[in-house]
Amino acid sequence: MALSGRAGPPSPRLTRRFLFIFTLSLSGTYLCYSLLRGAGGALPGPERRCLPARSAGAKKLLQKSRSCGREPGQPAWGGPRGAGQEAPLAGNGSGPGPAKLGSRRLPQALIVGVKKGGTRAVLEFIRVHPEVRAVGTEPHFFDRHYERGLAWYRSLMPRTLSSQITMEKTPSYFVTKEAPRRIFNMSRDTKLIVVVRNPVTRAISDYTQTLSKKPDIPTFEGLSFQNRSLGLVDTSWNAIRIGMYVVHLQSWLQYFPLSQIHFVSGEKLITDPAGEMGKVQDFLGIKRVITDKHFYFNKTKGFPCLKKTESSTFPRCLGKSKGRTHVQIDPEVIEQLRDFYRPYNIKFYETVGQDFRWE
Ligand SMILES: Nc1ncnc2c1ncn2[C@@H]1O[C@H](COP(=O)(O)OS(=O)(=O)O)[C@@H](OP(=O)(O)O)[C@H]1O
Repeated sequence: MALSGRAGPPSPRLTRRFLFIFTLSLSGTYLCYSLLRGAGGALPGPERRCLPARSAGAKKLLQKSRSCGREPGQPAWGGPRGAGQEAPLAGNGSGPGPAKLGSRRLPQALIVGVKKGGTRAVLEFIRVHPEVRAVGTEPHFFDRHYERGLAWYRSLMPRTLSSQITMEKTPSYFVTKEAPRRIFNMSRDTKLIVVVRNPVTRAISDYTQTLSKKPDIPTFEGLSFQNRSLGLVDTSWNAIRIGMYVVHLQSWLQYFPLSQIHFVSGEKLITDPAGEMGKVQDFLGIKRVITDKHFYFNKTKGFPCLKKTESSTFPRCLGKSKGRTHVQIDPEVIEQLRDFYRPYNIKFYETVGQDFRWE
């Protein structure tokens, strides 16, 4: 009878099928749970806290993640960096301190140049000062991202108390025609810092950096001259053009008085970091807190390093891309470039009232 068959106990075949489906769905649920847990996705609690940045990608993610307590543009220290990314020593504002105190303000002081002059060193040294807070990465607002507006720019800044100075550094500003006017329009009181270095060494440093990213570029000699036997230097090549400091300075002097621009010697920054940083602090109108006691000479690196940073009590040197071994250049080419830069250098010394002794 069909009816009695339905009401009776399930057949062993039906039981096996039920057990099979049940086990399958249980495994599926467990698999989903494990995946979510591994990705740190849906789980509340400690699994979602910040992981150390192990790659450039991870670092970018950390920068964006507000839940990690980092300010925008304040990457964590450590881990390899991708091409073009800089190596801030300390995530100023990223430490366990009162990250939510103060407000984001437009910078009152900028390190505007020059590329390969020692700008990273100045920024990392000055941000040790308790009255200074700085953006770790280069915002490139006044050259590349100006159309994004001041509100966007301000959102990149760390929170500061009213007694603190907000700073950023973007070395390409110095050679950007529109930068002086744009910065003046933001605030005519902006203090400007320019780290300058022997233009020939600077050009070689610049070329060494480019070569490390693009090994197929022509030789330094080939790029430097339009006609080498005639001693005709190619001023359209950026690595050469940037070093004509006095030319670029003219655009800045149309908007800012010389008293509002401070020049740091890139050479002295290496031989006497405390001395150069003392002058920077005076220029910014803050107490000389950063002194000899903050530096030690690291023999392996061959450069002065910080005994401790703003967010760490451990000694820190700048990253591998700072203080590279330069490409060997024919001494005759160096001599030709020295001759080329001499009149520009002399005019520059006269204009700023400082002799940088690049002979
Ligand atoms: N303390 C310390 N440690 C390491 N490096 C130091 C330091 N002080 C100054 N320098 C010099 O800084 C040069 C790099 O300059 P920048 O930071 O301006 O480069 S960049 O434009 O931001 O790429 C870098 O240039 P290279 O030596 O050619 O690599 C250094 O000479």
